[in-house]
Amino acid sequence: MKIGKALTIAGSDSGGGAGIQADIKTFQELGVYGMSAITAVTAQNTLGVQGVYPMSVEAVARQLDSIGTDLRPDALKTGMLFSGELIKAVAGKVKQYGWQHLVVDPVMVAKGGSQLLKAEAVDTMISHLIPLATVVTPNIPEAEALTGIRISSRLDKMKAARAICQMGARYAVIKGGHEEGDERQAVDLFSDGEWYEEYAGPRIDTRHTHGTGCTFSAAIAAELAQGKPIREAVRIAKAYIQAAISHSLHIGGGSGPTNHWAYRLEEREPVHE
Ligand SMILES: Nc1ncnc2c1ncn2[C@@H]1O[C@H](COP(=O)(O)OP(=O)(O)O)[C@@H](O)[C@H]1O
Ligand SMILES: Cc1ncc(COP(=O)(O)O)c(N)n1
Repeated sequence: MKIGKALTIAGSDSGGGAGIQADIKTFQELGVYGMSAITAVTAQNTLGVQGVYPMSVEAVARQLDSIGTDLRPDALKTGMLFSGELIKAVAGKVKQYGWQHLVVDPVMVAKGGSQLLKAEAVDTMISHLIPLATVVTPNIPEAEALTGIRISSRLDKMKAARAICQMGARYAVIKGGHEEGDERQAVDLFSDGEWYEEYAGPRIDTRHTHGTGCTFSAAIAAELAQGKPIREAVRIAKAYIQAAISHSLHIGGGSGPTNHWAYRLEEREPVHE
């Protein structure tokens, strides 16, 4: 049997709920071999981000060379990239090694408000990375920052998705976790820029959502690494994050992490709420 291999290029979360740690856990749970290139180390827990320590361009490039000259990922995702110079380095390596099936999670701000991408780096993300993406997965504030479109309706989400596809991405998913006004459902809008499809699930009333976006994009990458078509990958990722939030972990004093092994438990024996 072919072994699917997935790579995450992202920041480390010492608290284990987001970033590289969330991605590797997700890869493992979904049955692919996980690899990582660390762009920044964060001192972080459920209460917030206490420190951000970016890696040098050289350190990131060398990690990607080590992977590119030996292991060959079947799919990859990016998360926290911190600066324009790191975005350019990552985009250059993706092109150099011809890596396909790139999921770009345009991480900008942590849920507690800490900046994980310099504001001036947004333009570099648009010009250098998004054109290489199979799919871009912004939350609503990130979609607004990328497109300049203020999102307060389904139509606005459609416009933002189209704008991201016009930047050169094959597909966009505008995630609905931050959407105001729908207390019953969390609805993600998927598009290729021309047609649209919604992936909806019951909205769970919890503050323990640390790492939801990282986990969702990692799950898409894991499924792409196993050769799934994009819509199937997004459908599975939505089910995976739904389970992970339904059984999120009440650990630490703040916003707790999602439960990366919940999907596996639900598959074995349905958990009744
Ligand atoms: N309270 C919630 N209940 C159910 N699903 C949620 C909830 N919050 C977020 N999600 C889902 O989690 C995924 C990540 O969304 P979101 O929280 O918007 O991203 P981010 O972590 O990047 O801010 C999406 O699939 C979204 O629909
Ligand atoms: C290192 C790192 N990367 C990303 C996030 C975003 O987390 P979320 O998935 O909750 O938006 C984070 N808090 N820390």
